[in-house]
Amino acid sequence: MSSTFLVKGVSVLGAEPTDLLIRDGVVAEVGGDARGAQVVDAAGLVALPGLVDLHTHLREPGREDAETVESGSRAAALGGYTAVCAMANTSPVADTAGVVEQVWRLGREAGLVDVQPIGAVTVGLAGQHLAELGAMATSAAKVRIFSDDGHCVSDARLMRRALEYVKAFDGVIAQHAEEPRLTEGAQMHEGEVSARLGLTGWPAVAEEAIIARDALLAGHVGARLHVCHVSTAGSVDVIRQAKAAGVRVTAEVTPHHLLLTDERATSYDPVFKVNPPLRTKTDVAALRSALAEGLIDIVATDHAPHAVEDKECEWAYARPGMIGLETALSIVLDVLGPDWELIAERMSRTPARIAGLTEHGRTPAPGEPATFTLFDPAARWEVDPTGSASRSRNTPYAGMTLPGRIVATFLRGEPTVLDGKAVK
Ligand SMILES: NC(=O)N[C@@H](CC(=O)O)C(=O)O
Ligand SMILES: [Zn+2]
Ligand SMILES: [Zn+2]
Repeated sequence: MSSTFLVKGVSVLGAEPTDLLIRDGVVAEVGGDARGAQVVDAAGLVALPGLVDLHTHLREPGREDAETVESGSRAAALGGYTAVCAMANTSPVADTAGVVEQVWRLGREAGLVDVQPIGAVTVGLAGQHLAELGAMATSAAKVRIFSDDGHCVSDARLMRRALEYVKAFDGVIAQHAEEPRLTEGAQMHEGEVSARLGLTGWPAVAEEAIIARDALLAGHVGARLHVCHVSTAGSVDVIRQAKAAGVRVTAEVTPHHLLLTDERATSYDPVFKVNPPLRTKTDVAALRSALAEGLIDIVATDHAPHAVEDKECEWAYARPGMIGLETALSIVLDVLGPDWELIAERMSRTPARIAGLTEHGRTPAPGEPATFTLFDPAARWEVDPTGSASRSRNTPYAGMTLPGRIVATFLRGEPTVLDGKAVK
């Protein structure tokens, strides 16, 4: 049934060019029988383990006009991803076994990436009562990551109980760190630019205070904490201290926080409105070096599709968020340079480990699952929002020329992308 592929002349993570024979879902022994194989010319291409996104908004159920599990999966595969973790802020919220199983099943039906649902921490993301974490963990979706993303679990007692609960099955709480009392009415980063524009600011300390509190709680409980979309230099300092103290904390940064600053708000173009907001040059520099060093463990997209009417309006009324699955690897290449080991670590192996996705994050070699992506580092492309596989158009990179392009993606031996195009 399954097809055979011969990937010719590929450089696995920058090593000397070699051939990869793909059969029965795995990479076959070198020199194996390649008769009847479909040849993929991979001269000049780099093979990376399939990327894993720990933070994706797929919008189904509820906002299928903005994205579906299928359209988001297609955007992910085109971006080199083989697995995505779907955030719980859908409608209805993914706070029961029923909803997480629905999302998981839709992911299987689309068959383009592995869709691993994230469960909500609190019922309806309302921050009042713990959701049925155990039922979601033991469901067919086997949820291990829980998050109220979009909202902060701001009640310290609830956060403590959530950490205690997931510790029993080595789960993790992924926190959207935002002290709500410090961000009431916030429109952008609080600083020089917000003062100039007269927009209400979202101060860095609103993020840093929650990360510090949660690190102390996680250390006290002995449970795992993951910090979503870290955006400030001060957060990096807090995470450094927590890690030095032995707290089980991991952290992510988005491509947009690695590249863009709050100066973009001067355009008043709501495509640059996002949570947490774009910060300053100093923050961007601190995030880049923390990522290189490993203090920030991974890159996650926070792909946040929004319908036109929610984005193309006045800044104050626009929803926060940007799409990012198809551009993430190009932005990271631009920011980190062509260090393939580092990119594999931050975009595939470590996110796979945090999410417990053992079939992912493995370098293509004989005996390993054929779950990888082929990337052309020499290509350049112009971002065209209308060319996106996402149902939404809110990319902050429209018109920019980016380095590097995904040529093919394989999931367990089957191509999801070939010649830069989704196969279904
Ligand atoms: N990042 C955003 O600005 N928006 C996200 C929610 C979130 O990640 O906090 C969304 O769901 O649209
Ligand atoms: Zn968030
Ligand atoms: Zn998010």
